[in-house]
Amino acid sequence: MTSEHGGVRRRDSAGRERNRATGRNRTTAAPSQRTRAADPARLVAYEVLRAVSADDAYANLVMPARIRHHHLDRRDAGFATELAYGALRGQGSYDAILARCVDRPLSELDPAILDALRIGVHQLLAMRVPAHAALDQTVGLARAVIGAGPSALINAVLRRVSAQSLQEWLAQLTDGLTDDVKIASITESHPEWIVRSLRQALVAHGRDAAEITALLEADNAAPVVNLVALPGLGSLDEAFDAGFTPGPLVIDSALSPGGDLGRLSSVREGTVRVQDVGSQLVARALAAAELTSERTDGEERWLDMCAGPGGKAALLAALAAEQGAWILANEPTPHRARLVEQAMAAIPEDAWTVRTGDGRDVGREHPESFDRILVDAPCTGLGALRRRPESRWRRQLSDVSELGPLQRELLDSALSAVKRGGVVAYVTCSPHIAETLAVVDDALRGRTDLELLDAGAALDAVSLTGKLDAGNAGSPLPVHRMTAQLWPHLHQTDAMFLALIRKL
Ligand SMILES: C[S@@+](CC[C@H](N)C(=O)[O-])C[C@H]1O[C@@H](n2cnc3c(N)ncnc32)[C@H](O)[C@@H]1O
Repeated sequence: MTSEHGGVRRRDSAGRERNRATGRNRTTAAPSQRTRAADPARLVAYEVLRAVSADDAYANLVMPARIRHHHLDRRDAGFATELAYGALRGQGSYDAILARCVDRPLSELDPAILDALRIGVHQLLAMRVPAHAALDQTVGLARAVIGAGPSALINAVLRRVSAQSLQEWLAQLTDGLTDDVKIASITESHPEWIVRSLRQALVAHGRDAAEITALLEADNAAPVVNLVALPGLGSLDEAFDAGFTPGPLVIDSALSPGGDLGRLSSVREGTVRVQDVGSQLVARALAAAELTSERTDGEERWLDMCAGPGGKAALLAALAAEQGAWILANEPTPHRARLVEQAMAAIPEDAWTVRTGDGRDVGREHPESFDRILVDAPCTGLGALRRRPESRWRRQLSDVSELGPLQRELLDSALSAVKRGGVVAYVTCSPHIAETLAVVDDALRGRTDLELLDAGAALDAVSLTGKLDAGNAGSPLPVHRMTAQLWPHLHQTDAMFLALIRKL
C-alpha cells in the first residue's frame, strides 16, 4: 500500500477534497495520477463492473481486455476475476446488505459509487482479504477513480458492512420472512423469478424441489474450465503436462487448474477447445444416436441449425469427419457465422460447410435432407448463470415467452429437414420448462410420425461413468421421462436440456 493510502492522510485529504469538490464530487487530481493510486487488480474489477452496469457489457468479454490493458500478472488477474465475478454474482445479497447501511435508496446513489461499494462488500464478506485491506484499498480505489467525497461515504458504509459476517447479515435480512423464494433470493443472490423458475424446473424434470439451494449455490461458484480435444485431431497430452486433469464424465476432456489457456499451443491451434462438458455430452449423444434413415448417397448429412459461435459445431464436425459424414453449420448472424468458420478451421474442409441464414427456412428449402440435426436453440441461458455472472440481473421473465415462438419454429423447421429415420436433438442451456419440455410437447402434439428416444440413456452411452442420472425418469408426465436434464449442482456442467426426436 502506498503512503497516500494511509489512514491519517486519507482522512485529511478526503476532507479537503470534499470541501473543494464541484457538484459531481470529483477529485482535482489529474486522471493519470488518480488511476495510479488504485490497486490495479481492484481497478480492473471496478472497470468491469462499470462496463457491465453502464454499457451493458458482458463481464467475460470485458475482463480479458482490462487485464491485458493493465498488464496484470496471473495472480492479480485471478484476484480481479474473482472480485468482479463474485461481486456480480453476489449483487442481490450485497445490495440487500448495502440498503441497510446507506441512508438513502440505492437507486439514488451514483451508480459508480454503488459498484465500488459492491466490490468492497465482496472483499469484506466473501474473500479472504483482511478487513482493513479490503476497506483501505476500496476507499483508495474510490478516491482515485470517483473522488474524495464519495470515498468518505464509501468508507463509512463499508465500516457498517464490516460489523457483521455474511452469515450474520443474511440471518438478519431474512429474519421474520416466511416465503422460501424470497429467502433464497436474498441468501443465494438470484432474482425471485429465477428462483421460482428453477424450482419449477427441478420438479418438472423429476428432481426434488429441495435441491434448489444446492442449484443456486452451484450458480454462485466459479465454474472449472473444461477442454475438449477434437476427436481425431487434438491431443490433451500438452494440457495434462501443464497440470490439467482428465475430465471424469466424457472422453477427450480435461479440467483446467486455472490460468491463461493461451499458453497451450493446441488451444491456440484450435484442435483443443474450451467447452463445457454438458455441451460435449449432448453433441456426442446426437452423433451416437441410432438412426434408421436410409443413406441415399453413402454419407450421412448432419445439420447444426443454430451454430454460432461454433462450439458444438466444431465437435460435431470433427466427429462427422471421423465417421465420413458431412455437416452444414447454419447461423444467421454474419459475425457469428464467421466465428463458426474460425471454430472449424482445424477440421478438414470437406467435412463441413457454413451457411449464413435463418434456420427457420432450412426445413422448407431442404425437406427430409439430414440424418442428424442439432437445434441448440437461442434461450435465456438460465442454465449457465455461473458462467455469465451478470446475466441473472439482466434477464427478465418476459424473455422466456419472447423466445418461445422462435424456439418452436426452429424445432419445426428441423423436424421438416430431418429424413425419415433421422434424429433431431433439441438442446437448450436453460432448464426452464417453457423453453424445454413445453417446446417439445408442442412439437410432438398431434404427430404420429415422431418418437422420443431415451435421452438419459443416450447421455449415459457417451459418458465415461455410464450412469449420469440425467434422464428425467422422475418427471410427473410420462412423455417427459424420455428427455434429459444436466444440472450444475449434480454434474458440474451447465444445465443443458436434451430431447432426441426421431422421425418415423
Ligand atoms: C445457444 S446459441 C448456439 C450455441 C452454439 N451451438 C455453440 O455450441 O457454440 C444460439 C444461436 O442461435 C442463433 N440464432 C438466433 N436466431 C436464429 C435463427 N432464426 N436461426 C438459426 N439460428 C438462430 C443465435 O445467433 C445463436 O448463435
